[in-house]
Amino acid sequence: MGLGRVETSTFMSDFLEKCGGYAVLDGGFATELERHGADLNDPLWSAKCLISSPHLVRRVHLDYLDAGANIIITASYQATIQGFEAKGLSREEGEVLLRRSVEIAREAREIYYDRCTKDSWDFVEAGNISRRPILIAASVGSYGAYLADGSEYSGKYGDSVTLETLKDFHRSRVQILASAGADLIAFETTPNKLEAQAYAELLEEEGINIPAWFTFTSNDGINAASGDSILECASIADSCKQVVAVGINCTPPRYIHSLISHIRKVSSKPIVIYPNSGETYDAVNKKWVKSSGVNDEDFVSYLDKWREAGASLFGGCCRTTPNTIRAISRALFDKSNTDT
Ligand SMILES: C[S+](C)CC[C@H](N)C(=O)O
Ligand SMILES: N[C@@H](CCS)C(=O)O
Ligand SMILES: [Zn+2]
Repeated sequence: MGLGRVETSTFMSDFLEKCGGYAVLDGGFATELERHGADLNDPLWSAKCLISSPHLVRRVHLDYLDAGANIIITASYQATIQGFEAKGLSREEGEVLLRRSVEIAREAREIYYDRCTKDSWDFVEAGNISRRPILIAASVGSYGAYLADGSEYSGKYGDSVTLETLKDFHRSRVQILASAGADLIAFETTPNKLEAQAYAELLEEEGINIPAWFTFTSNDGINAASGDSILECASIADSCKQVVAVGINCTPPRYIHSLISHIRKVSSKPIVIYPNSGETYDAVNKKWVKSSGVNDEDFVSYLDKWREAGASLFGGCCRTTPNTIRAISRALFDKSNTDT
């Protein structure tokens, strides 16, 4: 935002304090786009809507703000210059779309704040208007997301993909998103430690002046999706001074408690978790297979255990909805009231 380097050491603790100790993230972004009628059977997946239906992108952000989110994540998960070029767009057009993903989220935040000011009420505290703190996190999906074959859940990129490949792949998108007005970068659905190392080095080499979080996927509650130890993955995040939170996303709720406990062993940074519903992704048909998913009530029933294990930022990933986020928000809000 041209305001110079953000003070990362206190960024997240200050934000969490303003939120009342815990923060609520949004839920499945693509899931909610589909609920509004978007067809995401495309190599760009949800990023397709940046081209075809930006109004829906804004609408989904607003749905999650209405549900109580303190952090909304941009539609750039599968938006890459390389992916846009494969669709026939120019590099410049790709850059515009990446920036637009942040602008749309910022517009949604402004609309939400304007509405709240007009309706005022839950924002009036002791005679002062206090606005719910809201951050915009710019999504950077993993290389596996760009491959569009579900390999963000396997992390097996093959021997030809090196640290340098990954750094080169992510470099321009990270630079563009960091200068587009986001508050932080969400490096999400990361399946292996090589990619975490690439992110850490990029943040440093490019002098990225906004903070970041790294979240990993897992298929077993002990390791990242690739089989790399979650301890090693979280240690890489912990060593990077621009990382203000580390955690897990798009992973079944049943694995989350164990993963939080492992992460806590190697990092004292805030832990962020936004699990999926527990269903399985069919990457060939680009559809979720309804099998072992949990409903919103079950999802929220895990919250206490996740808080006890040490997490402080909570949301949902694929197949969770504004109802999930509303339930999380209520559960945290009621809890923090009874705790004090
Ligand atoms: C987080 S997954 C469900 C995203 C979609 C995947 N990268 C694909 O293109 O099939
Ligand atoms: N922010 C992305 C993550 C997909 S795993 C989404 O919610 O669609
Ligand atoms: Zn997901």
